[in-house]
Amino acid sequence: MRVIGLISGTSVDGIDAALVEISGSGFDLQAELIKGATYPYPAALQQQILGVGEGEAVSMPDLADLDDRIAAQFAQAAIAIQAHHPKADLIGSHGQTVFHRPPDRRNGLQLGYSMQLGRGEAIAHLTQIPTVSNFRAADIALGGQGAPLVPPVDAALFRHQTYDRCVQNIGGIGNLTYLPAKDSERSTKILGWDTGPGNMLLDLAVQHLSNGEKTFDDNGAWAATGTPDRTLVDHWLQQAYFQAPPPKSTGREHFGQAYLEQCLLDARDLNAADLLATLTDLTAATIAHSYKTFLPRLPDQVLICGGGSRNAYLKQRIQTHLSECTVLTTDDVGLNADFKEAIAFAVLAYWRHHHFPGNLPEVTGATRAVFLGEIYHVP
Ligand SMILES: Nc1ncnc2c1ncn2[C@@H]1O[C@H](COP(=O)(O)OP(=O)(O)OP(=O)(O)O)[C@@H](O)[C@H]1O
Ligand SMILES: CC(=O)N[C@H]1[C@@H]2OC[C@@H](O2)[C@@H](O)[C@@H]1O[C@H](C)C(=O)O
Repeated sequence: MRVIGLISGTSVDGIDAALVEISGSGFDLQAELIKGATYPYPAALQQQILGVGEGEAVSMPDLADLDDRIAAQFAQAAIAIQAHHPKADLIGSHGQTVFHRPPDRRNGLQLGYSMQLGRGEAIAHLTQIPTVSNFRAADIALGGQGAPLVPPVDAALFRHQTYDRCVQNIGGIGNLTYLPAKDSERSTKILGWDTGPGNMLLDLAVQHLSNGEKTFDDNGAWAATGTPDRTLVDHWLQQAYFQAPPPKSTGREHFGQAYLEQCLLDARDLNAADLLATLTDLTAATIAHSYKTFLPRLPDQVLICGGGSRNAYLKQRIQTHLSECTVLTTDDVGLNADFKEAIAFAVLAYWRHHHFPGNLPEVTGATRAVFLGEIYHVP
């Protein structure tokens, strides 16, 4: 079956689209990437999404308009990725997260709330391809975090016979999937959660330090000229999110502009390069801390994916913090690190289409496994 996976993540850098040929069933499946491409948002739309994501007020008519403009961009991405190919059978569209609040039972919030814009019915209408969207809602209705959803797909694509692996996505936010070896005689439980900031703080800091001239630290070259302040990183690591046990998930609400401003205050004595090195080290240290604190044992291999896999300095810092593990990218084991999440939403749509539950309750905290996503047929 030919499926298009679409996602724009918390970095809001554009829509990742993957055209994928999928066969098999359940965890026993093959997913071959035929084409992957990123379609940037128009600058004004990107700014508006970032504003809403940072908590700016928006009226209902403006929200409806934003939803449909995002859906139109997603539909265009789907149409573009399948140009020169036979028409796809199905679209799995994650949409654009603009708000994510996990359940918080101690404060009376029994159910989480997560909002992805770019409604599936509009995408089905514009592309004339059946579309699955709103993947997080069913898990949340069962008391789950609604995130991360990619771990079962990682299990299908990356579980190794003899090596314990972690797949570490580093997008705006970082999240891991722990995959014990199939032959393991010890624990066999797949685990996963959000480790904390990925590139989000780095992007915001680079924009601040370059007065808007740069949007990200290409290959970590700027940070690599500085030295991380380990005392500050250790101090930040004591924060509640990093110390809290899984299940847990987070977003721009927690690690956005306001968080950066506190970091800037704490790091006011550092020069620009040292600040970037310190923030990069924070991302690496939160990943290592999470593994050392909450996994039954460290994995043999860490497979990095997402935009952070293109940051050599960050990768080097992760290897330093996890010297016991071999740090690779998913490219090294045959799956494109830039499009893994888009591929994952194609797989989740395929599972929905074939009535296979898409969440892992041990990851999200939901009370049981459930079908993920709403199917919109061609109107
Ligand atoms: N060559 C590069 N060097 C350094 N960083 C890079 C490079 N390419 C991409 N990035 C970083 O990766 C980010 C985008 O990553 P990605 O597309 O995986 O995020 P996302 O999908 O939006 O996030 P999430 O997984 O949290 O939903 C960019 O904002 C940038 O910080
Ligand atoms: C609410 C939301 O959009 N969460 C994203 C975000 O980006 C990375 C991390 O935080 C992860 O939890 C999730 O995305 C991936 C696709 C997931 O659900 O697995």
